[in-house]
Amino acid sequence: MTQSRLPGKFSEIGGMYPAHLLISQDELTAMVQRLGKQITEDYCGKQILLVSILKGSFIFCSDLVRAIDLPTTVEFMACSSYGGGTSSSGKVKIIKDLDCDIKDKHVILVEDIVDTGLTLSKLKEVLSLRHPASLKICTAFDKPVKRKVELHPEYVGIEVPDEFIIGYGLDYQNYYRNLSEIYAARPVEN
Ligand SMILES: O=P(O)(O)OC[C@H]1O[C@H](OP(=O)(O)OP(=O)(O)O)[C@H](O)[C@@H]1O
Ligand SMILES: Nc1nc2[nH]cnc2c(=O)[nH]1
Repeated sequence: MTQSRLPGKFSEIGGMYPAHLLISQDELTAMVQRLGKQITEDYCGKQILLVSILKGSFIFCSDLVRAIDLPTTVEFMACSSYGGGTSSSGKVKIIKDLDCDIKDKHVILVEDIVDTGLTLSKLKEVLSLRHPASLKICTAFDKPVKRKVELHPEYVGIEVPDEFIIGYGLDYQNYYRNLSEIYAARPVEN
């Protein structure tokens, strides 16, 4: 089988394909359980609001919320800065804002990945003006080598190398979100 004829959800898209397994399903499960336990301990006795940043975090957030043993609500926001490619445009746009008031709430922003940090630093700035009781960040993956702004998420699942990763909600051109593990996306060699 050549690289360009991979079957089903592993098929080549736009000259890229899931070339190299980086993080297995078992590692993802362990990561989610660890973060859920930590959040449950840190917010003991409180109610929390998870804000899932679409689209990438929808799978992570759906696993994380079930690993948290606290009264928890979930809301959604959508941002865009990548425009379908593998590098940030640097321009963060809020495409969908929250439908609820976050004043006096304990808010945790749930992301799939922090890369340059531009998306989350913009979101933190916007949401802090709404006076939440607290505002923290929980990210499944962190790529600190690509950081362009100072940003230190309070909860980090797994640190990843300088690779464009796909799977478990993360896309290339909106595909590959349905891969159950994390892969490094690489160009197909002819
Ligand atoms: O730290 P940064 O360099 O800002 O990158 C992180 C952002 O990039 C991805 O979103 P993307 O714009 O690809 O949208 P998506 O979640 O809809 O795929 C990811 O979900 C983060 O929101
Ligand atoms: N799919 C995907 N989206 C990103 N957004 C910022 N970094 C990445 C990455 O490595 N993979």
